[in-house]
Amino acid sequence: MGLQASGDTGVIVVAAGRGTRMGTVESKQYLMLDGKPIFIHTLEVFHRHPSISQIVLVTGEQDVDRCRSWIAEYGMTEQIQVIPGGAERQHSVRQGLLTLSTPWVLVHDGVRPFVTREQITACCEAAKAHGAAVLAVPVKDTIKQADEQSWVAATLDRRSLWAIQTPQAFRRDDLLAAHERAAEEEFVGTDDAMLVERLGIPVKLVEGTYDNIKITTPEDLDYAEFIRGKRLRD
Ligand SMILES: Nc1ccn([C@@H]2O[C@H](COP(=O)(O)OP(=O)(O)OP(=O)(O)O)[C@@H](O)[C@H]2O)c(=O)n1
Ligand SMILES: C[C@](O)(CO)[C@H](O)COP(=O)(O)O
Repeated sequence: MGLQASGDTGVIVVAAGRGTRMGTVESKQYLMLDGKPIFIHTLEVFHRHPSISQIVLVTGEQDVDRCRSWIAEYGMTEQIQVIPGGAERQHSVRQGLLTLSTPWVLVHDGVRPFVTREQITACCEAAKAHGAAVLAVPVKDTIKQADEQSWVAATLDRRSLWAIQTPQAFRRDDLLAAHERAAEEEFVGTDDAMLVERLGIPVKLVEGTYDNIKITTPEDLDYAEFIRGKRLRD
């Protein structure tokens, strides 16, 4: 793959967060997993994918240079654009969107390194068939809604509940319109599908796997090492 490669799908890998919930001095996307920064593991999956023709890594302004150096160290220099992000994940995605030029766009968290080639393919195919698609897994726990005093207000029917992951795939024009609408209305969502849903565009769920974790809190690091080890053994 490369910037010049033909292909209609690009990916925005967002990695401009501070990792507050992880609580480490170094932002979590730069922590080492099996000797390699987490975000490099993530980039490598997309870099190897035959359908991905453009990759934009969105990172903190202060981290652009060192990300470029890491990318060079892992042999991906010519293929990946690195740009600064914004204050919220949504703002970082928007910056990525303004840089990507492909008609189909995937958005993926830099801290979800275990996404597979097959999952990326399934998400792209579902988006092209249905207009928009997100990877997700059925919720395994019983989920209750609570009031502000921590009393149970309702027990939700988990047969209709899915935990949403990335990648999420859209027509670039739809996602851009969704971000513009959200900015006008000062709406901030926790994923991109939410913004597209607000335009009335249906979003298809693509069943993924529970190990496509987002590394968020310290215990996720141990689980990530376990998943990595298992992948290497299998
Ligand atoms: N302004 C932001 C905030 C988040 N992200 C990215 O969005 C992904 C998912 O976000 P999350 O796990 O919430 O990361 P952080 O914002 O870094 O974590 P926290 O909320 O704990 O601070 C991460 O890859 C993160 O780097 C981003 O690009 N720009
Ligand atoms: C996009 C996402 O990863 C889907 O699970 C998630 O919503 C990001 O949310 P966070 O609040 O940044 O963890």
